[in-house]
Amino acid sequence: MNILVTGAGGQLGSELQALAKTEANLTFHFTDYPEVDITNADSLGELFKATAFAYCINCAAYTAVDKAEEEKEKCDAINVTGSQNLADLCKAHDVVLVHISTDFVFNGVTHLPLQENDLTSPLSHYGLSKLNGENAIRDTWEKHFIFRTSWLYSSYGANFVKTMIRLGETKDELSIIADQVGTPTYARDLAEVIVAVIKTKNTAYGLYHYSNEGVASWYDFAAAVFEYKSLSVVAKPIPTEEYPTPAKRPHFSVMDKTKFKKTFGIAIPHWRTSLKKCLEML
Ligand SMILES: NC(=O)C1=CN([C@@H]2O[C@H](COP(=O)(O)OP(=O)(O)OC[C@H]3O[C@@H](n4cnc5c(N)ncnc54)[C@H](OP(=O)(O)O)[C@@H]3O)[C@@H](O)[C@H]2O)C=CC1
Ligand SMILES: Cc1cn([C@H]2C[C@H](O)[C@@H](COP(=O)(O)OP(=O)(O)O[C@H]3O[C@@H](C)C(=O)[C@@H](O)[C@H]3O)O2)c(=O)[nH]c1=O
Repeated sequence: MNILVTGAGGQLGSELQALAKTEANLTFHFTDYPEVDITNADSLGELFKATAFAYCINCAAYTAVDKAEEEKEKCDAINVTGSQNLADLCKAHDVVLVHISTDFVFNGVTHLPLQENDLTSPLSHYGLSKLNGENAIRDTWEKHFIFRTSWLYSSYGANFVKTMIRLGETKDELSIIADQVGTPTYARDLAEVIVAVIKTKNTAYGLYHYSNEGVASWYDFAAAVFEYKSLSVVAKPIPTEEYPTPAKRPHFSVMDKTKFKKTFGIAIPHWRTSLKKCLEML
């Protein structure tokens, strides 16, 4: 079974590449920018013509949340037009599209875990572009899985965990926002979910919330990294106002994963368990 992976050099794509080594029955075609650019419909079209893919896993995205506020066109080209291009080609060639979205589609004013059909109202341009990307796929091609996930980290690429380790090794004290609450997710766990769904040829297409289990603030997350890495840096909890950023982020974006668990029957690890696993890989 041929599987196209776009944006394969990012965190999630790299985890899929690592997993692929143990999946002899799946033929992955890993691609990344600039060789395969999801904003270029013509060259993508050639790729889809050359190989009969059963699945396309779109790991390509614009993920620089703050920079997106000033690079709106670039962000939209990748997160909206790129998603539309893939949906069009998947429809034309009958390919199942697996796409990833974000907790940042929500504004975070609630304190109840967010369900798939809860109202979306992004606070940032990145969040808006990801929502528009979801809608483009949903409106174009029925055979899709969209997994909304949150706070991804991995031993590959750049992420909050690696930033905390780097800063924690050089600073005595770090101020970390404690009033933004969500759930960290190990990209390896999400990669395993995607492979499991593909291997079982599951056809329960649609939108699913998937993160690790549990709840954390960025402060809790950083404090856990410092504890597990035995770093002596002091984490100081601060309110959002004391760490101004160009993009607004939701105060609460914990997602309800009931639909995912009922549909796929896949157990979800707690974020602390997965964080320890990832730190062992680093
Ligand atoms: N990171 C996070 O915390 C979260 C991420 N998500 C979503 O999960 C998915 C995977 O995220 P993650 O692995 O962290 O993302 P990364 O930013 O690590 O990787 C994105 C990849 O896409 C590539 N890319 C950028 N532009 C294009 C393009 N035009 N054509 C093809 N590839 C391109 C990047 O290449 P290059 O490096 O050269 O730009 C990079 O390899 C994304 O959809 C993201 O929105 C959801 C929630 C949380
Ligand atoms: C570095 C640093 C960050 N922070 C805060 C800022 C921010 O609110 C929070 C996380 O910062 P980051 O910029 O690392 O992470 P951020 O880019 O906001 O992470 C988001 O990325 C996108 C792609 C998603 O889809 C989201 O799910 C989420 O993972 O931590 C501190 O409070 N202190 C610090 O020293």
